Amino acid sequence: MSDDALTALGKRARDLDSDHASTDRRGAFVLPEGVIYLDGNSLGAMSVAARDAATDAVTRQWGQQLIRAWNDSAWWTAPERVGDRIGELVGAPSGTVVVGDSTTVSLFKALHAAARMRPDRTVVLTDPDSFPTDVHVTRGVCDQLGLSLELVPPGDAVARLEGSNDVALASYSHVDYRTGQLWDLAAITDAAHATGALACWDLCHSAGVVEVGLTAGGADFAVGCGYKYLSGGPGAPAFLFVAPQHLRDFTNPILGWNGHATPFAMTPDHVPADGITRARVGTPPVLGIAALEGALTAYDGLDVVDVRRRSLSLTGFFIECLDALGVDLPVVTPRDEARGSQVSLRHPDAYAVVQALIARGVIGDFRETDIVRLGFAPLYLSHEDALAAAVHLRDVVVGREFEQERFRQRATVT
Ligand SMILES: Cc1ncc(COP(=O)(O)O)c(C=O)c1O
Ligand SMILES: Nc1c(O)cccc1C(=O)C[C@H](N)C(=O)O
Repeated sequence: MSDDALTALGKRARDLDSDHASTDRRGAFVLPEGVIYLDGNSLGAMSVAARDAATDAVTRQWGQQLIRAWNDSAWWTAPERVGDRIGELVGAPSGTVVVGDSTTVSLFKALHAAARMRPDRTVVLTDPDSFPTDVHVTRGVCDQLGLSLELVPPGDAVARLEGSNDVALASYSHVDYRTGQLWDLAAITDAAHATGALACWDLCHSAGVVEVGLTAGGADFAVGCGYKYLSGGPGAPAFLFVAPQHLRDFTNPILGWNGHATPFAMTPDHVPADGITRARVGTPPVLGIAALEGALTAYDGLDVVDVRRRSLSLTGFFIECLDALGVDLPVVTPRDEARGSQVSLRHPDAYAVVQALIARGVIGDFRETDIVRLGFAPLYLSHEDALAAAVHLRDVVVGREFEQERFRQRATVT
């Protein structure tokens, strides 16, 4: 590429950054110098507010208020309060979202409760290429309840559902963790409902970056991570959504005292609490919830519609840069708007390519078997970052820098 063409791309990047200035929250985050962080879809970056909220929860609330903090700092009601804030980001009404357990446990609760709402049905559908925990949990629930697990890709789900009468539940990821493909939540949910089935959605890769529209799409249940785009920190609690019409019949498969109507009555019988509180189990991870609550303030004053526009612009511009720079790795992520906030590329030496990028300060990740996965967390990445990352990727590929990394032993966590 000529110097002039690169200069033109640089100008376009600055123009796009100025068009999207209203959604720039870079100043709210702490990122190391010299790093372009393209892994916010695995572990979101730390914000000043998350750090301060965690510090306050430890030093003042725990340190000084001690046990009084359950009331004085509203620890007890934090799962529902923070759930409501996430609900605003994913289009769910107040009182339908709770935070607390991991995504895996939340998914178990949702699927188990949902399957039991369709006792006359025998089949649960999920995507064979889902993030593995989703397949494992779905299989486990089917085994426990005597149901059949059918592995049907999301692209075939509507056809499988049409005219059927055996499906209890369709459980899918909104955005594919590997390819970044965005699936049509409303279309699959509608197809499930048309046959009397329910629909559960994993929003790990869409919450905070896509207009999820749980109510608008008619979703029955949903779960999602707190530590990816929402930037709640490592191991941040997940969230669980139960649509209002299902709250009354929602039977938590883990009957704990936090989901009890009167937990401090200390009675041995289990009376489920009203509303989403019945989806709680045990003592919530207060410090993690505090960090997550702080992190969510990055969305204050923002509309997810605008965040989504910025995300599409960033990923679209990155692909445009790859094309212009002649980086000819196949782009696995849809080029149209049916994508989340990542760009995944194929390379036979994908692991080595990612290591070579990391050596240059561009942090992405590798996914089996041959995927270079680059996440664009819109709140703290710019179009200038996207261009710089594309130039680094070109240099790694054209300069065959990955060859030096080829024999590197794989890290435990990739
Ligand atoms: C789609 C999806 N579901 C679930 C998880 C993880 O669940 P957990 O938070 O329980 O580790 C991930 C990532 O780890 C994911 O990408
Ligand atoms: N949860 C993770 C972890 O504890 C360690 C490393 C990575 C993760 C992830 O979240 C991976 C992520 N779900 C993915 O999409 O690949």
